Amino acid sequence: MVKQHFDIVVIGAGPAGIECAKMLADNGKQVLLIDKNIGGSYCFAGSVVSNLLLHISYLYERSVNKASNFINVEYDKSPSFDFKKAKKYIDGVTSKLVKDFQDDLEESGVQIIRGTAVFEDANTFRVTDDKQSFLIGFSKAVIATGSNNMGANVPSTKKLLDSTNIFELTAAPKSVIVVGGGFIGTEFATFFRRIGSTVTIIEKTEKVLATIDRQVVKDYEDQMKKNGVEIVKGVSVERIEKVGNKTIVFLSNDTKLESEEVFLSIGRKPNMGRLSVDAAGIKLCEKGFPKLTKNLRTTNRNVYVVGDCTGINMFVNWAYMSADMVANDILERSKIISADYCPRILHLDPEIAAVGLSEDKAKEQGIECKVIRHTFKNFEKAIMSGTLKGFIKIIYDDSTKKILGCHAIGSGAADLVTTFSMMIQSKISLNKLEDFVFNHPTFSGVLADIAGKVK
Ligand SMILES: Cc1cc2nc3c(=O)[nH]c(=O)nc-3n(C[C@H](O)[C@H](O)[C@H](O)COP(=O)(O)OP(=O)(O)OC[C@H]3O[C@@H](n4cnc5c(N)ncnc54)[C@H](O)[C@@H]3O)c2cc1C
Ligand SMILES: NC(=O)c1ccc[n+]([C@@H]2O[C@H](COP(=O)([O-])OP(=O)(O)OC[C@H]3O[C@@H](n4cnc5c(N)ncnc54)[C@H](O)[C@@H]3O)[C@@H](O)[C@H]2O)c1
Repeated sequence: MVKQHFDIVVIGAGPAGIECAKMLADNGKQVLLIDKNIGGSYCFAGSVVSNLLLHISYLYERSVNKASNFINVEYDKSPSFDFKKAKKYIDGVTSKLVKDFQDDLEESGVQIIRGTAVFEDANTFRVTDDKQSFLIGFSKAVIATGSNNMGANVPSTKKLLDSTNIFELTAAPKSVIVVGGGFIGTEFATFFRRIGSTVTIIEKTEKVLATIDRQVVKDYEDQMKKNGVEIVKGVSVERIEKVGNKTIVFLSNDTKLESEEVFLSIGRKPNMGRLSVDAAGIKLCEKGFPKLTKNLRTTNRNVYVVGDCTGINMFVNWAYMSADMVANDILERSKIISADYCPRILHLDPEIAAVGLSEDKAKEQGIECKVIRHTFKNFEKAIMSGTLKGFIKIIYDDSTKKILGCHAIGSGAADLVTTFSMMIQSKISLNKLEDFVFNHPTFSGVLADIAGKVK
């Protein structure tokens, strides 16, 4: 028997589920949110953990290398990275974020059940909490169950590291092999290098960071090489074995490598498998992604999907954008936002950011595009900050001057890309750049120089 019925039931309390639940409750709907914890993998194993590790490893490296010429530092013992202290610091930040989420949900009047849900039928969930299992009915449901890593694709007799178990480490490993040169792989390679590990990235394709412009990636690879990180491309990891104290990584070219630890980051897939979606008439495609309409409705018209588990994009900005789209659709206020507008940022050495198409992708799509590549070399803010390396590349339609993409590497890359992201979304063409005034001295001041290059 159904215990209670709600207008809307949202499954999963990461940023996508929380945003959607809040918006709907703020607009008068009776909303139930179900998850074991508030905050999602976002808080406990995703963006928050990864960006905080990058931040503190940056501070660690700078202090160990006595990075400033203006500070005298003397150590009586050689410094080491302390995982326990790092975890304590990160837990502090996470608790604050979770508390803010909880307060916001309470203020909006969203009801919460701490548990997990699976579909019982097309309008009902079976919910299991600490004590019992019961049925909850819904008029509309939103799946916001996030994603998990594809670890099972690489057989291993050794427990591999990933973003969920990183704090089981007690000290920086001497050597780490990072399997997969995507977003997570390059970020954790940066983290391990900064805390003193010898790092090798193994990437099965011929290019790391598949969606980032080729020239930006080349610059990144050159920099990583200088930093002592080896990147092996065009070979995949087939299996991993623990032999005594060693870990052996077997590669597709019949060679093997050895390291103390292995970090696995070979992609993520939507958390749909354990929801019994069949019972609700929700169809998945071959890769396990839900079949969706452009307003993110599933094959069950009363059930929507938001965030990572759409399989369309796996970024925090997409979690919020997709939640906004779905909440508006449920409120009968159509709002379709293109996922192509999501800017991306990677806090690597150096920083990388991008929005829209790369030059290769634009050409693949048969677009007659032009490219402006502008280096930071003679740029005042870069000279003042001592960060002369880096460039920005703008890809635009030759006939309309419509901006197709912007990819940048170096300090300030994210802020520069944000400007172009706003121009793309507002459909402002590149030749309008000369009408804007920029602050001085800032990294975005470089845009004034770029304006002069538009032909
Ligand atoms: C290591 C790492 C670093 C990242 N760094 C960045 C970054 O720098 N920038 C960026 O934009 N993105 C980053 N991401 C991606 C970002 O974290 C995700 O895009 C974001 O968390 C997705 O939010 P979500 O709400 O869709 O899912 P999640 O945050 O994963 O939340 C999903 C929730 O659903 C719950 N759930 C699952 N199944 C059920 C069920 N049956 N019943 C009830 N609840 C359920 C889970 O417990 C979880 O709490 C990173 C991801 C990883 C793994
Ligand atoms: N800064 C950010 O915005 C950020 C940071 C981290 C994660 N994320 C999100 O999380 C998603 C998942 O990240 P990810 O790095 O796991 O996936 P990814 O798709 O970005 O990269 C996975 C890489 O692993 C490679 N690979 C797959 N199997 C392999 C094998 N057997 N051997 C060697 N290489 C192999 C793939 O070719 C690919 O390059 C990203 O796509 C992104 O959306 C975003």
